[in-house]
Amino acid sequence: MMNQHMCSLQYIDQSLTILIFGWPISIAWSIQEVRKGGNQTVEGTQKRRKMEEEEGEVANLNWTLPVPSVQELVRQQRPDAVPPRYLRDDMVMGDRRHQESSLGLPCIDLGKLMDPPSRSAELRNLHSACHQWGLFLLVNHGVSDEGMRMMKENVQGFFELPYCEKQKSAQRPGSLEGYGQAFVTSHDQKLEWNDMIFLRCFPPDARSLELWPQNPPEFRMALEKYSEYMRKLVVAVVKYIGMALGIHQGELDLQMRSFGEGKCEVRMNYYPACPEPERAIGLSPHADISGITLLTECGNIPGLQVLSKDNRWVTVPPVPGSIVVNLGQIMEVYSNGTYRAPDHRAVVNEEKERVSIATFFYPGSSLLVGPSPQLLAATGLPPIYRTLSDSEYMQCFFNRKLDNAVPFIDTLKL
Ligand SMILES: O=C(O)CCC(=O)C(=O)O
Ligand SMILES: [Fe+2]
Repeated sequence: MMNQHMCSLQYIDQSLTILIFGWPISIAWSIQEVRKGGNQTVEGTQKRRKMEEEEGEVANLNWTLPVPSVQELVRQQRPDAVPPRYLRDDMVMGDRRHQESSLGLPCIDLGKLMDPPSRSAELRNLHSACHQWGLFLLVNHGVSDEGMRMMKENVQGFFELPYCEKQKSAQRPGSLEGYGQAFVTSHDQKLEWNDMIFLRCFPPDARSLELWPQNPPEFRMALEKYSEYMRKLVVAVVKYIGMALGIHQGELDLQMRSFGEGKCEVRMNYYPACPEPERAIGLSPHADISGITLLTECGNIPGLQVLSKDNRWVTVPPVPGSIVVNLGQIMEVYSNGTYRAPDHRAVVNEEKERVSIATFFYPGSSLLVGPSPQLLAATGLPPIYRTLSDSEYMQCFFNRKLDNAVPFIDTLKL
């Protein structure tokens, strides 16, 4: 089913702007998804994993080569130049000249969306944000300050732990879940200036609790609460994005319910300070294959950049109290191309490490991945994209041809 060659090609071809991280995870996920009887206890997940190993499925996905932690590299060696394996002069230098300030990036107020007198004006802003950028800052989102603070502190606290402690949550062979780096499939592959811990949160039986850190002691509780807050928030975000698109009643309810029941995966990123930030990349350009991604900055260090419609890299400023909403490709398909799943990337800096939390949401299997029927009926426009089940969507993602630079979403076009 899996093909190593395919993975490495996909990864090293920087001209492809796809979700570098999310797709193999989703493959691993789809295998987990068909497992019956998994439960969320440590024993349950271990048993499930053993079953997978016995059936040989994990071996097929065993394409992640362990690589050194960038944080440890910086901590121990204090390099004054970027080591060759991280040098990305090919992609960074040219692009950096086109970086722009954040002027013009949309900011949406959830409070205004919820309040009938201000709703229609804010829905117009939301429509324009999704159409022009596919990314916006969300303020007044209603997530408790305490929940946000706890999560940020615990994520930062986790990365500050000694390496051997973090290794207790290390990725296991055949899976990207856990502490490590984005997948690496060849020894000469260029690496990103990033360490991460990736954990599945919903549905609850998808959790690999043995990988959930027990240190800091409140980490698990913080993640559990945070993912629950984010899940509630994404349902509201989906509702208003649907309304901005002109969706109503039955289909809107279905869309909201589907996101409420769907997959939620959290990737916590650590980007150490870099001696030559112009020559390395924190996270390569990609568009998320999720439905919606909610991104939280743990400090006020900028690093996220989004590609504008006219191909400029624009820095997304860390605004205290805000959450970045980033549309994934499922939403671009759903909107029949009206809304964008923008390419984005993370750059690094010389002064200070940066920590971010990306939470990916996928609609549940009750909803097909395809253009909205209501939208098609209302506009009278033909569908641009095919309609697929969620598992077919993922199959298309990893089965697509990699011998040309066609973006993944274009392979779904009719
Ligand atoms: O760190 C960031 O700001 C970007 C994270 C991201 O795009 C991802 O994890 O998919
Ligand atoms: Fe992303």
